[in-house]
Amino acid sequence: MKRILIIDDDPSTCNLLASFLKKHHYLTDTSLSGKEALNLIQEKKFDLIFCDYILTDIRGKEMFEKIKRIQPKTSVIFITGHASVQIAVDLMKAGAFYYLEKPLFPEKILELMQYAFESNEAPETASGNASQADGDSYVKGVSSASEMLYSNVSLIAPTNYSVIICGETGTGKERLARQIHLESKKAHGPFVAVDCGSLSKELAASELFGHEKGAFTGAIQNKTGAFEMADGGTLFLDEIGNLSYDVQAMLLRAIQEKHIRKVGGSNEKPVNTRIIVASNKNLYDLVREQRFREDLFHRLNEFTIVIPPLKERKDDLGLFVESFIAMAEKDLDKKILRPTPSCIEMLGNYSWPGNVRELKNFIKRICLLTPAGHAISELLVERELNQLAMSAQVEKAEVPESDIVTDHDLKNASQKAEYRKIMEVLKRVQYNKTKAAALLNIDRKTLYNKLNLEKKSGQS
Ligand SMILES: Nc1ncnc2c1ncn2[C@@H]1O[C@H](COP(=O)(O)OP(=O)(O)OP(=O)(O)O)[C@@H](O)[C@H]1O
Repeated sequence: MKRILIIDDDPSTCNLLASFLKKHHYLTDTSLSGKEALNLIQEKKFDLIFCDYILTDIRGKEMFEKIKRIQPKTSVIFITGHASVQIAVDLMKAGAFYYLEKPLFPEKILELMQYAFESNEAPETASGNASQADGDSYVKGVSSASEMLYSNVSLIAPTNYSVIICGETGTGKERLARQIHLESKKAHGPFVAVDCGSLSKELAASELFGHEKGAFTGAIQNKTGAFEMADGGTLFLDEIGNLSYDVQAMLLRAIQEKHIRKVGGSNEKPVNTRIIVASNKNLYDLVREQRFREDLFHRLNEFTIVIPPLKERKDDLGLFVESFIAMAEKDLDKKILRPTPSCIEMLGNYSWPGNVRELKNFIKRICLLTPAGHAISELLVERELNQLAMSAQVEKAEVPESDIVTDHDLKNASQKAEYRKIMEVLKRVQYNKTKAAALLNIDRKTLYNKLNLEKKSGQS
């Protein structure tokens, strides 16, 4: 089991983070001071360290240098308040794995941790079989679609070309962007990923280009934007189609002129940042619908890579399964015997609408349910696949448009609106009902009741 150290002089941050990580099967130690933490680091080996940048006794930069002297291979993720972003960027350049601004988001923490572990394990193979998975557990695949895709990646990675990556959700667009970065000449520089889908219209420009103190209400400190953070490395813009036309124009200018100007600032700053963007919609369709600037599209489209959905890469399933089992074995600290060929065949018969992400979560769940030293059982795989298929069916049972328009019974209308919201969230979290209930701020039982209610009224 992986051991994590949390250093923060705020006991509530320590406690919250520790209990969250424990729930995800990590061993945790906490420390309220830099000095105490350094003693712990002398005593125990940690797989990852979360460290508040502003500790009362030791400043972040000094703390980082000390940690690295004792445990050079351990990844350090700094936790910062808004004010220290610039310093945190310098820390990243010095080798810190990442920085997180408070408030902390659970999904982001888990995702970062996973990347940190993956990069630490880079010299090992995911499965112990070098021919099966690539060194850092990036699965290249053996299907003809994957071979073609990867030959393009090998061509494009060493260049400075901008790349558009298209593919359905969960096909691995961000993972591929990171791989391109790792194989590029900028691999020593930072890889900064921005989810444009979650940026508000008002703050998108400031997130990308930074802002000067006082530039707008709420701009109480200078802020470094993602473009600048990625200087010398790669900026990955996920769901680029969500940027407003105005911000698209600013982006085009920054890419063309290789200079950025902060919101509210007058100085230009040179940046040397490679751009990779992703979209799960066809960007050219968005251009035709006048939702995406044609000039920006052509500027970005120095090369386009389309990742096929998993159902079109069934020959890769075995490799993905092997890689994800190996990953789960490490996370859960147990050995699991490999699934039979008929298990793999069963997996191949499912359509995986959530693509590689759905498969990965599925294998993690199966591994958790399989006792140490046992083989993955066909019955278990069958049962869990049935559950996935059932969830997919529930999703398909959408509320007919006619119902929405003509239903003037307020109770019915609100029931249907709730149902649509629940389905939308369920889809977003890969039909994990616990997660969906948490996001919707209701308990699991209420979620089931609401689903059943709508099912019953659909039957009556
Ligand atoms: N080739 C691969 N090798 C190993 N893991 C992969 C690969 N492709 C995807 N994954 C894993 O699948 C999950 C989803 O990948 P990723 O987030 O890159 O997908 P995405 O296409 O960017 O999704 P979205 O469109 O929802 O943003 C991640 O956990 C990632 O590590």
